Amino acid sequence: MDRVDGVDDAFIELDGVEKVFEVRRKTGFLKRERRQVRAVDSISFRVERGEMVGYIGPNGAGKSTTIKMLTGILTPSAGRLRVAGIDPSRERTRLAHRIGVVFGQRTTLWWDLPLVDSYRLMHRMYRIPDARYRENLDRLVELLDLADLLDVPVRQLSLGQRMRGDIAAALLHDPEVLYLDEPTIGLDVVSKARVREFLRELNAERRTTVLLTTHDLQDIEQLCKRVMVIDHGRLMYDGPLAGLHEAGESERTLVVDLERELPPIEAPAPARVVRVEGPRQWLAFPAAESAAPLVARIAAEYPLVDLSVREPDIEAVIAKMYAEQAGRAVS
Ligand SMILES: Nc1ncnc2c1ncn2[C@@H]1O[C@H](COP(=O)(O)OP(=O)(O)OP(=O)(O)O)[C@@H](O)[C@H]1O
Repeated sequence: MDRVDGVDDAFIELDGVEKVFEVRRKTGFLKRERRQVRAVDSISFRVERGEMVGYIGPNGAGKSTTIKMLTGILTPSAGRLRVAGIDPSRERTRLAHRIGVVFGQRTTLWWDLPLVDSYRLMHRMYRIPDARYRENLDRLVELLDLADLLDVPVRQLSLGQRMRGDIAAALLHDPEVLYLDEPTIGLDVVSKARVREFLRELNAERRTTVLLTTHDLQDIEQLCKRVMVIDHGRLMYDGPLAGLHEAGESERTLVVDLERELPPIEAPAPARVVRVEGPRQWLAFPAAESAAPLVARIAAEYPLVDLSVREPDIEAVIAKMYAEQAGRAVS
């Protein structure tokens, strides 16, 4: 049953969604082999209105294919998919008025025209009422700091400026959901911070639902409470960012400064010394366990000067998850 808009808060719903591509490969002179690529393999999830969710995975995992199905560009081979109660591939045009899409690697702006002309064209294309268009444009120009760029042809904009221009273009028609595919790719630190800050404000003020695909895990750490990890077309993890550490069975590090150089500290397993540099030693221990007993023991048995605990970095956790998944796939 389709949900009535506004009654249920599930904004994006996927139920056993699959996408299989038929590919033909040349295997010899006049010989072709047909092969099926299962780009998305029975994926189910729900995203509530106003959520900001990270959708991550290695190259070729199926992220873009999912986004293309959510916009209606591709039709699922099986399963059920709804965005705002609409079946995207059946009613792509109707849905287009309710979604915004930004592809970091491509622009939707007209290359040779001044930025503002692209916006004027979108005003017409989306039939945005004049007052709403002006109000939205003013707000986006202010928030994304575009005032000095409006008359500049898009081809002359820097990557960061162009990205801000693209984000404004995707939001002029007030979409309820925004799909972002690598929005910070190639941007410098300042531009990244600006884009992230804007997305945070947009989500807080307008309750815009955001699905964010990125290889930059700092985007996820700074913006998303929830993250979904996809690999080989399958959903491997769906939950809070913090939970990824447990799923990846990651480790924290205890950095210990001793009074002098000593042999590696004898720590109770599974804690162990992973590095020694002069009087400083690094011990790895499971992230899910408290550091207190280990700290107490070292303090009692060794001449301790200082210590600190380092959280696992998310890159390491995810790299480990992918590696484990790949290991299972071959075994
Ligand atoms: N039109 C297509 N025809 C055939 N195979 C395709 C097509 N589009 C994607 N694929 C295949 O489907 C799989 C998933 O691709 P997809 O582009 O969704 O991955 P991705 O997670 O977005 O990767 P990336 O991070 O590299 O963009 C890959 O094996 C890819 O080669």
